[in-house]
Amino acid sequence: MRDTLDTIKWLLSFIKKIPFQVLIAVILGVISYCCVIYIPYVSAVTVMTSSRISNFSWLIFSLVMAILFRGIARYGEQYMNHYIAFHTLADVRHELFKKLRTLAPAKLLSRGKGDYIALITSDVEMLEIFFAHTVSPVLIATIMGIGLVTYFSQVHLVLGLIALGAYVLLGILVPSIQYRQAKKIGDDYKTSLSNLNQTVIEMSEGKKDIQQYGLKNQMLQRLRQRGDTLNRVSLKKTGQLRNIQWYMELIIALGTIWFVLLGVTLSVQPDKLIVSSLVFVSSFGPFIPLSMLGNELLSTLSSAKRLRQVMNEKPAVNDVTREEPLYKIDFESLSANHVSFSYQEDQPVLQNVNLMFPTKGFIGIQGESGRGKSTFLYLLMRFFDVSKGSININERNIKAVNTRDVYSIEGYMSQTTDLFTGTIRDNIGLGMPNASDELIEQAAKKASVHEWIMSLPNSYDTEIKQGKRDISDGEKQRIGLARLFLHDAPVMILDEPTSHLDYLNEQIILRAIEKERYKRLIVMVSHRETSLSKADNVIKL
Ligand SMILES: Nc1ncnc2c1ncn2[C@@H]1O[C@H](COP(=O)(O)OP(=O)(O)OP(=O)(O)O)[C@@H](O)[C@H]1O
Repeated sequence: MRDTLDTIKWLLSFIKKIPFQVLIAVILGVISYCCVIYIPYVSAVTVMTSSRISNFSWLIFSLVMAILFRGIARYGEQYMNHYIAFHTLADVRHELFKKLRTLAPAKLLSRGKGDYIALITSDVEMLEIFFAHTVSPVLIATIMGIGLVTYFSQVHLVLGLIALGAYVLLGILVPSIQYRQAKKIGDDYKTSLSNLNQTVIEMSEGKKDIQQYGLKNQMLQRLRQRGDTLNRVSLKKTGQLRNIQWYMELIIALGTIWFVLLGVTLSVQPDKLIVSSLVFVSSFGPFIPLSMLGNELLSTLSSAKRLRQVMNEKPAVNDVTREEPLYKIDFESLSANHVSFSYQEDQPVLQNVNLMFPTKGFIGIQGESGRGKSTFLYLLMRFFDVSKGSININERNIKAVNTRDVYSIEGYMSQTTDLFTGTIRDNIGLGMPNASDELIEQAAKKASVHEWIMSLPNSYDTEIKQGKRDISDGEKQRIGLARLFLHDAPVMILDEPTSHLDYLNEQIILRAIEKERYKRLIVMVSHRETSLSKADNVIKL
C-alpha cells in the first residue's frame, strides 16, 4: 500500500509541473458534463412549466447551444488531457534516459534486452492512462459529485444520499474491488509480455544456432507457450472488464429505481421528482470512466512501480565532476593497489591484486575463464568501484579523478563493437562528432580499415543499418579500433578484441595495436597465445 501511494506521489510530481493545463482540462470537463445534464433538465422544466410556443423555440435554441458547448468542451478536455499526457510522458522518458545513463554500463549488464524494451516502450506508454485518463477525470468526478449531491439533497436529503451512494459505488468501490481482484493479473501480464519479447529477441539473435542444432521446434514450442501464457492472462483481463461493465449497469439501474421509488414514498413533489430523476439518470457520465479505471490503473501502477524502481536504483559508481582536472598529456601512471572486488558479497572475484603499469608499452593479461580479467578492466575504467584497495591514475585514487578525465585518459574496447545507425564516418567519429574527414581517415588507416571502406560504393558515407548483418565481425572490430584511435587516449584498454576473429583479421588488428606500443600504454586481455606473444609483458591473473 505504502509503495502504491509513493508511486502515485511520484506520478503526480510530473503533473504538478503543469497545473494550469490540468485546471483547464478540469474546467472544460465540468462544463461538458454540465451541458449533458442541462439538456434533460431544461427540457423537462420547460415542458412542465410552459405551454407557450415561444418558450419551445427558446428551448430548441438552448439545446443546440448546450450540444455545441458540450462538443467544444469535450474536445477541449480531451485535447488538454492528451497534451498533459504527452508532455508528462516526454518528461518521464527524459528522466528515464538520464537515469539509464547514470546506471550504464555496470547496472545494465544484468538486465535482459526484453526488459529494456518493455521498460522504455510499454511501461512508459502505460503511464498515459494515469496522466490522460485518471488525474483530471477524478477531479471532474469529485466536483460534479459534490454539485449533484448538493442539488439532490435540496430536493430531498434521502435522494442526495442515494446519489452519493451510487457515485461512491461507481467511482470508488467498483474500481477498488476491481483493482484488488486484478492485482496479480497486472504483474502476470507484464511478466508474460516481457518474457515473450525476450524469447523473440533470443530467437532472432540466435537464429544460426537454432538452425544448426535443430532447435526450431523446441524454440517454436517455447514461443507458443509464452504466447499462450500471455493469451491466458489477457483473457482473464478481458473477463474482468466484462464483469465491471455488469456491476456498473446494475448500480445505475438499481440506483435509478431506488431514487424514483424513494422519491414517491417520501412524497417528493411530482414535478421536482421527474426533473431530478431525469438529472440523476443523466448524471453518471463523470463516474463511469472511473469505474472502468481499476483494471487499467493496475497495469499502469505496476509499470510505474517498475519505472520508479529503476529511477531509485543507485548507480554502481557516481560520476566525479568537481575534482581538479587531469589532462591526458599529463598521464604518468596507472596502478592497482591491493585491489579486491566482488559482485555479490562473499563471492570474491578478485583478491589483493597489485599491478604497476608502465606509461608506454604493450601489457597482456591472461588467466583462466572466470578469473575476473574483464572485471579487472571494468575496474580500471571505473565502470565499478573496487571493494577494497584502489586503482590509481597519476597516483591519485580513480574515485577522485573526474569521470571525463578517466575516459579521456583511458579508451576501452571489448570483444564486439556495436555499430549505430548512421554512416561509417559517424560511427568512427562517435566520440568526436566534429572530427575532420582527415582525422577520421587517419584513424581508419591506422586501424587498417580505410581500404575496405574505400571499396564500398559510398565509402565513408555508407549507411549502416541496425540489425543488418552485412558487415563482418573483423570489419566491425576494425571500425571499433578506428574509433579508439580517433579518441587518441594515452591508455588503451582492450578486452579480447580479436576473440571472434579469424587468424588473418586477428593479425591485422594486432599489427595496428602493436605499432602503438611506443606511443601509449596498451592493456589487453586475451586467451590467445598468438595475440599475447606480441606483448612486452604478460601478467597472469
Ligand atoms: N555483472 C556481473 N554480476 C555478477 N557476476 C558477474 C558479473 N559479471 C561477471 N560476473 C562473474 O564474475 C566472475 C568473473 O567474470 P569475468 O567476466 O571478469 O571473468 P573473465 O576472466 O573475463 O572470464 P572470461 O575469460 O571467460 O571472459 C565470473 O564468475 C562471472 O560469472
